[in-house]
Amino acid sequence: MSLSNCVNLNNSNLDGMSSDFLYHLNINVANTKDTQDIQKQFGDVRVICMGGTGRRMLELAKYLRLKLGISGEGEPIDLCEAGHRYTVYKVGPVLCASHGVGSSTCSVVLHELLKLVKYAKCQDPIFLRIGTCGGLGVKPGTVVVTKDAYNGYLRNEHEIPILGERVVRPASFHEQLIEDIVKYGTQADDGFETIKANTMSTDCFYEGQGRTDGAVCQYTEEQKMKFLQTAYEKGIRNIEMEATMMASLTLMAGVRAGDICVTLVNRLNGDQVTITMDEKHEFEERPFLIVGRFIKHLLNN
Ligand SMILES: O=P(O)(O)O[C@@H]1C[C@H](O)[C@@H](CO)O1
Ligand SMILES: O=c1cc[nH]c(=O)[nH]1
Repeated sequence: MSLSNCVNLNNSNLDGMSSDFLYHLNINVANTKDTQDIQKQFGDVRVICMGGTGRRMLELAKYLRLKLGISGEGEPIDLCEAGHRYTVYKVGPVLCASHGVGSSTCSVVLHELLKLVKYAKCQDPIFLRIGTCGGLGVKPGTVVVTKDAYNGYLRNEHEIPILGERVVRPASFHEQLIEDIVKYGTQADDGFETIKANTMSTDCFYEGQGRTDGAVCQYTEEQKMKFLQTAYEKGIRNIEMEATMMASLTLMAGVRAGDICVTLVNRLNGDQVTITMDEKHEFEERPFLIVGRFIKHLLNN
């Protein structure tokens, strides 16, 4: 296998480790110098899809199996069930992995998936988040493909404390990849809009996203609206909880990534997510259509 497009992680310590237990995935890389077993199981992976819930990832795995014409009987198997943290399905060259709510749970599985594709010697793997979000001035049900990710300070960067220091990293997604993905939404007649826009990503669903309906709130409705308006003026059209971390970590790891989310609520009209579970289910599948077309094209070329 050519090593030219393998993942080279930005951590020389990994080279000094003879084994690596990907603890939350419950995958043991027993010999990091000879990863034949891992390569056999995961070496063909081209795309890693991630989303908050295990159920959505199961639905996505089933959808992609049909869409990509991949054979398989019964329900896809959760490869990481024994880890009791995340669900991971494999359909042909695609992994579908859950990540929980927010950057902290998402970063844990992302670190381990990045190491997995490195050990498996996957060729130029692409990481895609397929999620839900709040919308900003767009109709609920709109799909937003993220360009630049902004944090809760409305800065286009990811901020993280490391060794007691404030570390700030860039947080943008791969421009050409985003163009490629968004066109599978804009060029189709799906009955909903797909747009490319900036995303605000926060560590808190309530106060962090300027909601007034959390357990505590120390600002007025006017202050909230002013904040949301400022976000809107920065080209932000959706709000979720993983984009800055995902953009910055994948940039550091040198892999291409994208974030494709459907809006559940227009935050300029209110805070509560009031759509029914059936509507939510239908909305959640909208990014599947776009990502499915993108992956099909990728695999056929
Ligand atoms: O992918 P999902 O729908 O889980 O992502 C959004 C952002 C947060 O993780 C969560 C908040 O409800 O939903
Ligand atoms: O408003 C919303 C809806 C979904 N996810 C979020 O993070 N915010």
